[in-house]
Amino acid sequence: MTLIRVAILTVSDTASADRSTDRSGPTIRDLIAQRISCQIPEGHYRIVADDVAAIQSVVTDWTSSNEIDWVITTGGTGFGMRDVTPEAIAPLIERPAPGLVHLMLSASLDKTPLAALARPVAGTIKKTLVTTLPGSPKAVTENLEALLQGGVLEHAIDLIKGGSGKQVHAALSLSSSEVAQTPDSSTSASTSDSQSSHHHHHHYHSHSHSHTNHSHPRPRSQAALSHDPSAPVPARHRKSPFPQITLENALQLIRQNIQLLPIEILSVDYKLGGRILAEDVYAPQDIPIRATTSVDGYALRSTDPPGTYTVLTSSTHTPSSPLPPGSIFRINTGAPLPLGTDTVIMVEDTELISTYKPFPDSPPRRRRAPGSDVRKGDVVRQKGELVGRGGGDVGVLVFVGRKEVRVYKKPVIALMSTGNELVDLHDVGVGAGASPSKAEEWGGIYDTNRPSLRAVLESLGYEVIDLGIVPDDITSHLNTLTHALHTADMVLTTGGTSMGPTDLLKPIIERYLGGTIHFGRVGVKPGKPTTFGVVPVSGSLSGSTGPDAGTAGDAGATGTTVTTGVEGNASASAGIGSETKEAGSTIPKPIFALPGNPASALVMFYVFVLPALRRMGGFPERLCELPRVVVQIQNPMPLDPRVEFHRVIIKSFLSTTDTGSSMVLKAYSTGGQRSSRVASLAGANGLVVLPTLAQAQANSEGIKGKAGKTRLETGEFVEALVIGEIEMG
Ligand SMILES: Nc1nc2c(c(=O)[nH]1)N[C@H]1C(S)=C(S)[C@@H](COP(=O)(O)OP(=O)(O)OC[C@H]3O[C@@H](n4cnc5c(N)ncnc54)[C@H](O)[C@@H]3O)O[C@H]1N2
Ligand code: MOO
Repeated sequence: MTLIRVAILTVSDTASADRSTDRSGPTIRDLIAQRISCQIPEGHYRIVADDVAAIQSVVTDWTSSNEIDWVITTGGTGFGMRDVTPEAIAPLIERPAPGLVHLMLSASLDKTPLAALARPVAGTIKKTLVTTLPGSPKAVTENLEALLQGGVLEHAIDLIKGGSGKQVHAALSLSSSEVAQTPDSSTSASTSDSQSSHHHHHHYHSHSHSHTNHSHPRPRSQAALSHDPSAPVPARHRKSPFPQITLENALQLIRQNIQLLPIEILSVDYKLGGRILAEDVYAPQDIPIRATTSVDGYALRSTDPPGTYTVLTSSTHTPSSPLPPGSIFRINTGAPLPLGTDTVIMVEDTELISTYKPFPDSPPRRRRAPGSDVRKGDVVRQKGELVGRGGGDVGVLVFVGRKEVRVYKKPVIALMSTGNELVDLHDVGVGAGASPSKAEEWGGIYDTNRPSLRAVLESLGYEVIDLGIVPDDITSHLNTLTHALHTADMVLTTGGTSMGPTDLLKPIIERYLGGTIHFGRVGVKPGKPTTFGVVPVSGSLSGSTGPDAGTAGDAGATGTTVTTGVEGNASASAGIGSETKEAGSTIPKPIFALPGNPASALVMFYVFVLPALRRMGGFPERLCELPRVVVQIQNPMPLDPRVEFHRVIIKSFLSTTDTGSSMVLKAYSTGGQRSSRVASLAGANGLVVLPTLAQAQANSEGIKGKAGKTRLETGEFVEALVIGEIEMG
């Protein structure tokens, strides 16, 4: 789908008097930016009062320009006497779209009967679609979600622009068959037959970087729920009801179902690194504000001839009064020039008599003119940009005098390991009884995932609520997960994702927490049973960082107990947290249930969880997934039916040939790649993305000696995700 050009019109007497009260306009802007490929051209987000003429003037202007595909209005559609948006828009509409009105109304009526009082209109004016949304941000979200689901909106705009709709139909029908039947990796985006533009080698990549033109995977049907864990073991499914989807579809489902967190205001200091700006930052004044010297020396007038001068200093002269003729003023780098002076002579040029001979018309020298570093009103950093950890970004905000800045909230993660066999390394041999440690009884499975995931999360600046090890029973899982969902923005678990009777994560998310599992199996290695779901939770997002947020090991003590469905209710409950529920105010919170094998858990963190965290924290699309580079492998790497992430150490070498020098990134395998071998990640700074057997064989078809390819050979070029700093070779 090509870029959709959107215009947003907020209709409100209050917001037109004070822009800062407009919350619906920004809600629309943020939601569409997350959900579709769109652009709001300059000047196409406006606010007008509840006035028919004012609304008509803006909408007519936008719809006659041929520059806008979709006009979204918010406000003025209710029963109030000032509500006139339908009266303004309806006469302009050339082709009404009652189906869209029905879609919006039914979405709202699902939430409240009061929606019956909404009076939306929709339709086309010339080649522009116009929809009128209600005024409250909550209702705006419901209505927009309805319009954006299932490709309805894209299809409408494609047709208005003269398309046949084929592309959208194709994408939609492909996706539904894919989700229903899902052959392994068969629809994964392009296998590589392309040439890298930077490296003149054939290289493999198993992922398309353009996020356009993909199929739209959808959650699988609720008819095929995961097994009922309260039923007897022999009754469990013998085949996973979760289709194995492709890596690319899994990433797309995450993109579609992860919501941006709210904005908060933070003090500008060293802790800001890693945040995304939620505003443009302007310089409030010139810097330097007055002319200053860029050297240590003496300030004088550029018309002063060489000669002998009296040296004045701050103890003998006030710089705010004009410097008397025949004198110069001692000044240090960065200090403002005293009144009447415009140039500076360096101390090295003055002994007894200066060698410096200024001409009467010589330009001012060694002087930082006002505004020569930053001009008042310059945008020094823009909304959506990362405040990097390198120091320069925090530096520039402080330099221009910004004390506080609006940034997106950084998600707080509740982390837990699951499994009766696990023991916390530090509990071994301590505590009550201290007799044979659990580790010895159970063959010594130390809980590796929690410390390793916590290490990477905290090194990236995320706050972690460590909920410890959760035993394999439904009540413990429910209590801890409920607590986690209430206190954090994202829940991250490991273990219990596959087909064993104690693999509880999927059934608990679906059957007890009323969540939707967007995927439960992916064609990747390691990490096949990786699960991503969303659970509706009542309450506010910002609660997660408050003083009540859980701390290490408090799950058992303070975890909220759930009363719904603990007995094994076979139908999904309607979400959790009803005790604090305001009607309809639920937040969809993501859960990633990673496989228990330690290498699988960590690799899946980099591939799926980190991009989701970045998305929640406002990272721009292009920065959410880890960067990829092309590497030359230094060991043969066997291929698998799934896309495999082979752990490597990437080193950079200078390679000199007849035609010049260039840098080559070489990738060295870390050895055995079994999912349980976390050592495969020790020292690793990259994950080589190996194509599937089928992709590699299709690529090598017809190439002599390459038929039936089952591994990549030393010297071949392939893409790798960068997970750590690249070493110099
Ligand atoms: N019948 C099938 N069995 C399995 C399948 C399958 O498709 N059908 N998939 C396999 C794959 S692939 C993976 S990966 C694992 C995933 O297993 P679970 O997520 O259910 O994890 P567990 O069974 O709880 O544990 C697996 C393994 O990892 C150890 N483990 C778990 N947590 C930790 C931890 N925090 N620290 C260290 N080690 C941990 C655990 O003791 C097990 O050895 O399933 C396959 N099975
Ligand atoms: O997919 Mo599992 O992580 O290979 O062992």
